[in-house]
Amino acid sequence: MSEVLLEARDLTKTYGGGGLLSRRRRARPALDHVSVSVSRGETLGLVGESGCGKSTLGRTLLRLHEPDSGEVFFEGRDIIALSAGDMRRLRPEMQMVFQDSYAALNPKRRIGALLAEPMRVHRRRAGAAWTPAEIAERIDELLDLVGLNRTHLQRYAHEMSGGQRQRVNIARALMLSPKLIVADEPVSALDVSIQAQVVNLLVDLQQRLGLTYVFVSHDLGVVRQIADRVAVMYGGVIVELGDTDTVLHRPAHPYTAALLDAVLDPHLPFRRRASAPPVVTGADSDIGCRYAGRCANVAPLCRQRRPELGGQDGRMVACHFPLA
Ligand SMILES: Nc1ncnc2c1ncn2[C@@H]1O[C@H](COP(=O)(O)OP(=O)(O)OP(=O)(O)O)[C@@H](O)[C@H]1O
Repeated sequence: MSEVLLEARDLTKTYGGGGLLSRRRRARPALDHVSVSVSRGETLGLVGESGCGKSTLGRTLLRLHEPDSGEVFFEGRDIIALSAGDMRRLRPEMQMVFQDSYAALNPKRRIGALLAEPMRVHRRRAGAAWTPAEIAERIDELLDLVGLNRTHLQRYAHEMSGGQRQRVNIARALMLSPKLIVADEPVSALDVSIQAQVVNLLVDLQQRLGLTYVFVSHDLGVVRQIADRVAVMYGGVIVELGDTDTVLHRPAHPYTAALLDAVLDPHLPFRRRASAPPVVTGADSDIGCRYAGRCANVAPLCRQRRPELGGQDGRMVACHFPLA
């Protein structure tokens, strides 16, 4: 049985506050009682159409967003309950890589300075004794690991390609030897040929460094390549969870099946089809299954009672009438 590194329990997040005002206005939570765990060394893919809550979950797992309620255990400690100081000390262990490689890098600083920054900032905060030589050595190591060379250190972000910038972002995220990386659409903004290189790099880094990934993506093709397990999200909840091959070859939730049907051409990025899902028969339900209004298999029970995520052997589905 593999060891759990990260476990989220019953996370709820409503933007604009989960308080009285938003309840009166019936603000829909971006996360609605989400529970999920990630084992050490595995990659969990988070998929679903735009607005389903993938990024919110990814950020809340790192406590970059505060949940309204719920817990996130990292190596057994609930990070939501940590003081700001304890959270800062833990921060190096859990890092994020964003979609927009350019926005994540200060355009006025050279790549060398940007790579040194995480170690310098951490040294200031923690009083750890890293000398400039140690920082330079670590930068050298990271350049080798991500496939960049010394000449890149003198450049600015705008002098690099999107793929090179994303390699810089990955190197920055790795400077302090994290255990967990949440990657939010890390290859979505890149050309398809470069996407494959960066995905291969992430896989290679995972094997060498024993990293654990939460990988957020619209693109089922990319998720198929990298994820051991996949969580399918719809309307702020996980509707299906299981190992990637099983979920993508034998979907149990009608929404997962619809997502897969939408990707008719394996070369077509999923996000271009996600805004036009194949089954749309009504609005999301507030009482029963959220997907009832769009589901081809809807039955009266689906409009009366919300299905819980449940199952066996790690295969979970939130549907009264699963397909598999
Ligand atoms: N900062 C914010 N303020 C208010 N609402 C937000 C904010 N961020 C996200 N939301 C809302 O929360 C819901 C979930 O958004 P989230 O970005 O987590 O979804 P997503 O699946 O990652 O979508 P995308 O792929 O488009 O980023 C959406 O309804 C979105 O409009």
